[in-house]
Amino acid sequence: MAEHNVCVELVRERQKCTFEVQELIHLIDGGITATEERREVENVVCTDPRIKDVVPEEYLSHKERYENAIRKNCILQEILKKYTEKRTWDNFRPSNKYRISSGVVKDISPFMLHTGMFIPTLVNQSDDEQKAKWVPKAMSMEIIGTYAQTELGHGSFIRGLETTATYDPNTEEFVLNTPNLTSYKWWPGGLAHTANHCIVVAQLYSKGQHYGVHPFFVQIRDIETHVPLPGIKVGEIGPKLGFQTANNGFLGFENFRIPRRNMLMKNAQVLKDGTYIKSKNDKLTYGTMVFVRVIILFDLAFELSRAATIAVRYSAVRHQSQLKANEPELQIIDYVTQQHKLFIGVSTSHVFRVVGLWLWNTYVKVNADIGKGNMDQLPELHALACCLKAVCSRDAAARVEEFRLACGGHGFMTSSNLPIINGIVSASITYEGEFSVLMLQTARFLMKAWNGVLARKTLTPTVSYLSKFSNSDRVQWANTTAGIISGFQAAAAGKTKEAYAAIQSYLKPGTDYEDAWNSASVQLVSASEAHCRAILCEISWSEMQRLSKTVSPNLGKVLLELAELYLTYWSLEKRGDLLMYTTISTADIAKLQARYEELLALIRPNAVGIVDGFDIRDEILNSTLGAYDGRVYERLMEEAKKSPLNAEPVNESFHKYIKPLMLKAKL
Ligand SMILES: CCCCC/C=C/C(=O)SCCNC(=O)CCNC(=O)[C@H](O)C(C)(C)COP(=O)(O)OP(=O)(O)OC[C@H]1O[C@@H](n2cnc3c(N)ncnc32)[C@H](O)[C@@H]1OP(=O)(O)O
Ligand SMILES: Cc1cc2nc3c(=O)[nH]c(=O)nc-3n(C[C@H](O)[C@H](O)[C@H](O)COP(=O)(O)OP(=O)(O)OC[C@H]3O[C@@H](n4cnc5c(N)ncnc54)[C@H](O)[C@@H]3O)c2cc1C
Repeated sequence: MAEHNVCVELVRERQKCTFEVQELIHLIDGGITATEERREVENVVCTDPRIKDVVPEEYLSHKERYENAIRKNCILQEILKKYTEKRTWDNFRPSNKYRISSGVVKDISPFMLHTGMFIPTLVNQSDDEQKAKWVPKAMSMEIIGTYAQTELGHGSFIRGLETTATYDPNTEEFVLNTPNLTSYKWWPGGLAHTANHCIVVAQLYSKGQHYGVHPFFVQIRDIETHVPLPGIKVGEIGPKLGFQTANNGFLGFENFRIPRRNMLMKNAQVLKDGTYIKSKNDKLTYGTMVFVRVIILFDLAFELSRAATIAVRYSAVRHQSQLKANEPELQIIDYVTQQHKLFIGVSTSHVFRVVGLWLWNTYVKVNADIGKGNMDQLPELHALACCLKAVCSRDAAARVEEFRLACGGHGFMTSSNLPIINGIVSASITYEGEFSVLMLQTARFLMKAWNGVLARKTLTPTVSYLSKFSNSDRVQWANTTAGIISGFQAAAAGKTKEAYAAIQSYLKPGTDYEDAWNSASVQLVSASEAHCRAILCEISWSEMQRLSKTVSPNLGKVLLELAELYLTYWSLEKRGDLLMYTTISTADIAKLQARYEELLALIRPNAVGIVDGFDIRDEILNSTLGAYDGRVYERLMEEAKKSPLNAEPVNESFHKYIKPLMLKAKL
């Protein structure tokens, strides 16, 4: 990027940096070629004049904003398609597709569910013949789809969904119905006016028997006219806290018929005569959710890196208050409280990325085994994906909010982009499995694992540490990274044991296990969180250590500082747990605090270099506060001038309302 016009603060910060920013960029991308390919596509998309907004999207009406998002995302799809045809896009990761769409519209793409869930469900849940028929059409966008599972009355409890798919052997069709108001599909992205197809998750009935929820491939609009097909009621659900351009919709069916072969039949099948062939495992129907929960970690890492880039650059540019009399006002990044707000978010982005890659590799391996008929590791994968998705989305939302607060008043401006990123990240705590619901899924796994501990069984890899801490003794504390990881494992084991004991204590004669579970559920969620934190600490530390050995010593040192900051920050946050479950002393905590402050000081000179290492173009940052050149004040003023209210010096409401009010006051 050109250095001219860059504000003096950022020039100085970049001169201070002790490592090669390009090396960090390549590490994050996964190699030089991957960086080059990503940059090439980003350059084509972001410099396309059709992508640039004359009026910022937040000033558009709800309808115009959607139409603009569709127009620009169609251009994006055209460009991406051209690149796909030109070469094999193995290096252009799905996370890059999410990233680039942020350079097209500030909010969410109406096609997000097409790429994020419709195609993955077709790929993973159709049989070979169905795949050959549907996947190429979906990939080329000849058909556009979404994933319609949630209903007005049910989201978390999938078994409670009410939409029915009843098999009619006479015509070899399923008849779809929405029996009640609460059975309307509600929320699917792109469903309202974008998609012409969707995956519908519905209760299957055949030969008078109920077989539970199954996925169906359903066309909802005419391909030529886009008019909803007879028997389909579809529309938009209205404005939300965020996701304004996601085009979330509702959908109802009235005796709507689809061919038998439109049931996705990789796992379960309905034969022509209505005979039902059971899946090897019922939970394979939930496979797309596991996939998306895994992928979400990459999206969260990216959103955190965007917010971090904005807040760190702004903090280097912004001066406020004097630390010492007669000295210039300080760059706010030099206040240690500011570093405390910023650097944990920067480090968390790296932690999510490396843990995300580890989780992805686990997913690929388990999925390959499932393909060979071995389901043994599915429960562990499900438990991992649930707690990591839940904890990481909560943490990401907290960090983005902290970044916004770190930018003071200007962080509250939509033009900073922090409020929009905030809305996007907050949504992820709810969608794809609400926080507590997913945490309790992991708790089920932990309770089974604790049963295993008591029965002296060999546990699966990610919970095997529980056996080490099964007695009541507090674990010996050591002020080292290994000691911290062991401390988190001890806390997780202690909480798992207590939650298990709490269930037992609630299990008085006449009490059902489910009621005892509900009574103990606050402790169960706490155990899940501790387990997840132990995983985040252990995996991120080992991965960052491994990566640090693959790069130059200067960059390696920075990676380790970031990873250690994460461990130290959370040790201090969770000092209460560590005091309960380890022999940590107040003197040890004081040492941790001192090390934490030392790490803030070590990271400080490289802070701008580290966020430059995320390599996020200005068009993708979309922020008055975070641009590469740091021209914050010029940009704030330029953007303010775009307000439609500034188009005329006197607004007509003055003559209509204010003036009469003033005149009346005079009388
Ligand atoms: C690209 C990004 C797009 C983002 C846009 C957003 C899209 C969406 O939000 S789509 C809709 C997503 N919806 C959800 O995520 C709903 C959340 N609810 C569930 O996943 C489930 O209903 C449940 C897991 C909360 C409960 O399912 P249920 O069938 O009631 O299961 P039980 O609690 O009775 O548990 C039975 C048994 O099954 C195991 N299990 C549950 N889910 C899975 C799974 N996905 N994979 C593997 N195994 C699973 C569960 O652990 C239980 O095991 P046992 O303890 O051994 O009995
Ligand atoms: C922005 C956005 C996009 C979405 N996109 C899609 C989409 O494309 N397709 C789609 O199908 N869906 C989509 N959804 C729906 C989403 O998956 C659901 O909102 C989510 O699964 C939660 O379900 P719910 O809204 O019914 O909440 P509820 O299940 O009603 O939960 C409400 C509260 O009850 C608590 N609760 C519920 N069950 C339990 C339990 N068993 N134990 C303890 N507490 C419980 C929860 O913790 C929560 O606090 C989207 C949602 C949002 C916000």
